[in-house]
Amino acid sequence: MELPPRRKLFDFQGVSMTHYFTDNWDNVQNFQARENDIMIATYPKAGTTWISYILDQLHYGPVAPKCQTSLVDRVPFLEMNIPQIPTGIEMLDKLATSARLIKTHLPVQFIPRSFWEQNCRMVYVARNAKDNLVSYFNFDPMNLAQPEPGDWNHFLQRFMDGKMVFGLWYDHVTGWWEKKQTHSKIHCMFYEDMIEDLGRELDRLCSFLGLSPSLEEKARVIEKSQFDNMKKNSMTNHSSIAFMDFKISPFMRKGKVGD
Ligand SMILES: Nc1ncnc2c1ncn2[C@@H]1O[C@H](COP(=O)(O)OS(=O)(=O)O)[C@@H](OP(=O)(O)O)[C@H]1O
Repeated sequence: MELPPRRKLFDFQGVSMTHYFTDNWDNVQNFQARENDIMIATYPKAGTTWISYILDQLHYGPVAPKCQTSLVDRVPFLEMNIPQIPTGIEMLDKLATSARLIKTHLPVQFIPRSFWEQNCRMVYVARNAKDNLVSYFNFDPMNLAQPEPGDWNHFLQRFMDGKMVFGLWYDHVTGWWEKKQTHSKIHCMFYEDMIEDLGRELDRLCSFLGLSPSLEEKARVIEKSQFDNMKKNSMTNHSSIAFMDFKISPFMRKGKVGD
């Protein structure tokens, strides 16, 4: 797949963005969420794919035929608008299910109004800034839809200045955290907690979602969501994404704390 030259960052309502995530803005803002939709919100590289797969399994169960399709199709990326592939909105419109899992990296102030009006559940995952930065630094060279990454020193400075797609890590995390204080339908999770004890975090998540899976079901979700298993699984390792160059780096890179 041939993409145009890498996009440049620009200031979009006070947040650094690229046009791949803003060109469909009116459709994104007018998106009609449904009451049972679940939003998965993260700063990029905080554990989106991991929590998406966990929710996907809890949501659709082990035998759903949909599980033969890629996770990126089952959990559409709301604001995505990359040439030659369907937009996130188009993918969402095609989903047969009535309760959708919806991925976003939008800062909280950009979330379309209908999600609040419908009182949708939202799961926000945050990751320690240093690991988030390292993961982002390794991701941008292999993701041809991202801006030119530059060297480490340049990237680090950009990260600290918030000159990253989806803006400053600190603003993103604190924005969602503050919203959670007054909004009971937001569940905040931390990547490090998931690494420490995924069973405990799964219990908390299920309690938020009002789900009570059996012990066997929980064990199955935990097993399938292990880093090595997701890396091997072509439905979860993003190997089908045409604008990612796996010769540069795998999407499922290390999955560690303190890298
Ligand atoms: N199961 C599991 N366990 C532990 N870690 C995992 C898992 N799945 C994904 N990852 C790691 O999450 C990082 C990718 O983050 P995202 O999925 O948020 O990326 S993206 O924003 O959707 O592009 C990326 O982190 P790094 O390895 O540090 O780069 C992935 O390896």
